[in-house]
Amino acid sequence: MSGINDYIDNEVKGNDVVLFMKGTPGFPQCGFSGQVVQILDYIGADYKGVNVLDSAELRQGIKEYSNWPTIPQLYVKGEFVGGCDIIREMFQAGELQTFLVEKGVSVKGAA
Ligand SMILES: N[C@@H](CCC(=O)N[C@@H](CS)C(=O)NCC(=O)O)C(=O)O
Ligand code: FES
Repeated sequence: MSGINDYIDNEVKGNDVVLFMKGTPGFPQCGFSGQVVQILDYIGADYKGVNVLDSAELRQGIKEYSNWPTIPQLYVKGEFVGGCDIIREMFQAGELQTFLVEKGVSVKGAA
């Protein structure tokens, strides 16, 4: 299992914003993942989507890595932020843009 952990660790630490999701940003395969994609696209955040449906090991591994039972999962600057509910609540409260800017992540325009 260390292989998958290393893979996840590299993605999380090597990209400012990473969304572990079902499907791809261009073609989400679940509404929960799709909602986070819509929010990140609306904000204009640069992010990398990692499709957990590519690998059963990854789908399980990310849950153990984060100690969080569901997909999607958003990481910013190596830190787990939350799933769909948390991201939606932060966005609706206007906190997501602020959070990203504070973290030094580039957001196009909306901030
Ligand atoms: N309330 C969750 C919704 C996400 C969710 O329930 N995901 C489920 C269905 S897509 C999941 O990942 N189940 C485990 C799995 O499919 O491996 C959130 O805030 O992110
Ligand atoms: S894949 Fe069925 S709810 Fe996400």
